[in-house]
Amino acid sequence: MLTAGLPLPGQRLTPELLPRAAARAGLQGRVLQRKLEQIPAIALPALLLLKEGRCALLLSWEENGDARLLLSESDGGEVRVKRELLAEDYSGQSFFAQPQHKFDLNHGSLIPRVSHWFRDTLKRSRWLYIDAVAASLLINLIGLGAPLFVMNVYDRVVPNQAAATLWVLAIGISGAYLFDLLLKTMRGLCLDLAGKKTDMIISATLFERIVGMAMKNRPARVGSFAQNIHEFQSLRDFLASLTMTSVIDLPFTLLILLVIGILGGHLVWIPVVAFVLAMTIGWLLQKPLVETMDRTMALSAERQSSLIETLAGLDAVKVNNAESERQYLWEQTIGTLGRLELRVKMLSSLSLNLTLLIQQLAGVVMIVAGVYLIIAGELSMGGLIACYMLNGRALGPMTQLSGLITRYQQARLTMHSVNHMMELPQERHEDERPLTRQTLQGAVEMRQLNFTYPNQQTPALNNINLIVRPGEKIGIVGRSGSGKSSLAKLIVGLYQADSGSLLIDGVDVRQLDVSDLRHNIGYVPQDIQLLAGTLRDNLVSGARYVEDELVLQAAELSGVHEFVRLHPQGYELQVGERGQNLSGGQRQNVALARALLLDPPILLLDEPTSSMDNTGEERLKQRLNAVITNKTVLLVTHRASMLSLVDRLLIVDKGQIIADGPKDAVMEALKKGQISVA
Ligand SMILES: Nc1ncnc2c1ncn2[C@@H]1O[C@H](COP(=O)(O)OP(=O)(O)OP(=O)(O)O)[C@@H](O)[C@H]1O
Repeated sequence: MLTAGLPLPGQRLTPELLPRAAARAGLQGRVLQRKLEQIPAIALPALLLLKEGRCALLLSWEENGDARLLLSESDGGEVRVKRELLAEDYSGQSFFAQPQHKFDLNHGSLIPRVSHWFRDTLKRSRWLYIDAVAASLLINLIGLGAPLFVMNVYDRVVPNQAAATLWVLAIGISGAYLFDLLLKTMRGLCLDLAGKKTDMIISATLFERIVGMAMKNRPARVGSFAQNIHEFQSLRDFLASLTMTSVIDLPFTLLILLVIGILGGHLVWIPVVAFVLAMTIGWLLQKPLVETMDRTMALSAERQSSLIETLAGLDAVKVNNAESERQYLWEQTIGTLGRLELRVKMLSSLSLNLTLLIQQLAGVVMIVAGVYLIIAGELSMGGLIACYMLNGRALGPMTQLSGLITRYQQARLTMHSVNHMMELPQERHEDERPLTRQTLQGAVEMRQLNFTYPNQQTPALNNINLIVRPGEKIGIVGRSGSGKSSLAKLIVGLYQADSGSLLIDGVDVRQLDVSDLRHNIGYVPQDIQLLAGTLRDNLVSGARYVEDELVLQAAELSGVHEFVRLHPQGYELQVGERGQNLSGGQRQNVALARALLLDPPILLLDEPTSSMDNTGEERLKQRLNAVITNKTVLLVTHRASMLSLVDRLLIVDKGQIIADGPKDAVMEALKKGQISVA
């Protein structure tokens, strides 16, 4: 099974194919060149590749330096071999592997991660940008060729009727233009590549920050958040080739001005004044432009939110007859947005058109002033034409710059929101080294634990003290909104306590790696959200390395197999967005299967049968009974029948545990009215 489908040369597994075969066993690993003495005990077991295509599994080093081995040709027993003897047979290469489930965000990605998203990302493409700047330098130098060519033709070739010189110049300038074409193509390619690279790195980093964010900072409105991510497009545009070209071109304006100064003397003041004038206009129009853009962005986010919420809650909109209400809200938003967008367009085209006008007027002034200089004998005819052409070239980037200002402002606003997203507090902190606990015993303890949801006044959990021993089966009951689900969410690490502590196996949960924690907890949330894809995708989500046999076992236990068995598509059944193609009860079956898949020591079930019928629930209870023997079970439920699974009962009210004890005793006290639920 490990080698099935691999391109095996001569039916033998080669070192190159080892990682691929290992991946099928849920391992990730690499073949490395290592001397025997460079293989530390901590990296064991490792597969040593021996000479003549043989191999041996190095289990450990003995104190005297001997190796404990499993040899490929032996019948499975362990052997001890002296290090020197092993060294003679060892090819120098070993295969080191570790379980794939140690989910490491920075591992195995094709896209590098950066510490400062913008600066470092640009830095990664610096050579591409340097190449583009170098190409720009040459392109701009070639750009000086045309005016100089025309000037020489007017001043030297025409008066002397020097046809030979004309041809030399023409061939020269044509050659330069061909080179120019090559350079421009190269520059475009460099900038496109840099843009693509930047885009990929920022997008990947952004997504990583989003999925890694602490739940406490989850955006209040998904739609506006998604819109902000979408706005990232404008930053991408800003960094895209055309814009960057004009930024690169700008410094060369100085060079062109220098040439105008050399050829036309005081004529250089005309483009200088035009430039200052255009910049002043651009600067004056900035304030209203930024204000309008700011409002436009906020309103686009609002529009997106409204759209997403309406789509997601279409049933509710319809059954409540709220269509016209939503329609009105929508029309109001797009109406205002349309007006604002028009204003942004007007302001930016006003800025562009005024800049163009200044450029054209500068040309006229240049000709008029130039003619006076020619009359005074201070400038040649060719000189004037060259200056006129150079004036156009110098002021060209200025027009682009005015368009750039709009884009820059858009990009700046986007930068601001991307920055905010990049700084979202994360679940994992890079500077913290959490404890690695592959398997937990299942003890849970809460000490004076308090928790309030963000932006809420009343605490969801108030001074909770609880000790759960490994293997205990506890039912948690209480009125709606009493804090039962919140208790579960804290245990699974979705939220952190504001004060007090939560210990798992005697260790503060903040010291444990969240993926280890969740690996050890099978959690069925109250509100089950499946991901679009096949049923199988959902069953093995986050644990794709699990063998089919175990998947089937979990499916049978949870009751998934019961409804899949009869379906023509079987486990390839598409569950639809958020699992909407399945019934509520079926979704619960799927979530339960996923929770049981890795055989975790802790089961945290938040009303796992609330949407099931009595028969389904009864069958599930029987199957669960068989597997929970050694597990710690915390079962939140409103159904009395489910309590047969537990032997201890907690009653939660207003965020506090008001009763805790053996199930029968607590039930009895409840009946007698000794426990009062406010
Ligand atoms: N994401 C949230 N943001 C803000 N407040 C929340 C959030 N989730 C729950 N709450 C509040 O916390 C309190 C406890 O909610 P919790 O979901 O833990 O109750 P519960 O006992 O599980 O209720 P139910 O039996 O209805 O599921 C409630 O007052 C609720 O309004």
